[in-house]
Amino acid sequence: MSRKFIVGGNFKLNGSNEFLTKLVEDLNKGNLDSNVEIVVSPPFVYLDKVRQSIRKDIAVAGQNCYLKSSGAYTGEVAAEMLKDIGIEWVILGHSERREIFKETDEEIGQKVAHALKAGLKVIACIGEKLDERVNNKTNEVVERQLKAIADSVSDWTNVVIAYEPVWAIGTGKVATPQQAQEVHKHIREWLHKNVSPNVAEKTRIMYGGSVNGGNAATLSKEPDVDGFLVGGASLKPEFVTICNARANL
Ligand SMILES: O=C(CO)COP(=O)(O)O
Repeated sequence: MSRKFIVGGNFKLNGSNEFLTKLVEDLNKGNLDSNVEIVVSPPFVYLDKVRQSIRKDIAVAGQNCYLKSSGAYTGEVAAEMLKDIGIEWVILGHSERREIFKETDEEIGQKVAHALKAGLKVIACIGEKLDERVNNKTNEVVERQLKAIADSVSDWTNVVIAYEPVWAIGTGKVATPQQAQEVHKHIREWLHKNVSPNVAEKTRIMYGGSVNGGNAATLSKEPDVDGFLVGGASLKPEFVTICNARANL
């Protein structure tokens, strides 16, 4: 069975009114492969503006949300609020949330459960750090993170996994197609064994970490690479090239 290719642009803490107006204008004019699902994720304060102005075949994602619906949680945003303003997706468990903001596997699991319950689709991120890879811990780390997510999911329809090796994020050091394929295959096998063959077959696994217009096409040829989660290059015109990595336009 074929899984629909999906490309996400994670803008992280970047952008301004002026910058995002131009970026949206360019994407709206872009010649994008209609067989690819595209999701862009600006910072919270620009979500509504981007949602209102971007073409309707591009979806919009929050970069995070909290595990409660409302209450005394200063500075947080609820999944229900994202839904309320027409946002369809949320990215959860990004390594920057894990490392800088100390989010734990357990908390990420709770966020995934809450976001799905609120009706959002979730891009759930996992990935090992450099020392973990060097010490042959990649599979162990990815399995641990995946288990915390899987324990929170009963229906996988609205879940996409993003494999983002931390050593490849923002470093210019992209995983080789073989390295990406090896871990993606392992993730799929884990899902097969621990969730179900059907979920393993259907769940899309995106790769993230220094994807750019030059390396996307080769990575996209790997059988278990079902898309990309793009950071830096999603702020540049080459994002269109990445979205079209599998297309013959
Ligand atoms: O973290 C990423 C996407 O979520 C990847 O970032 P870069 O593409 O900038 O390496």
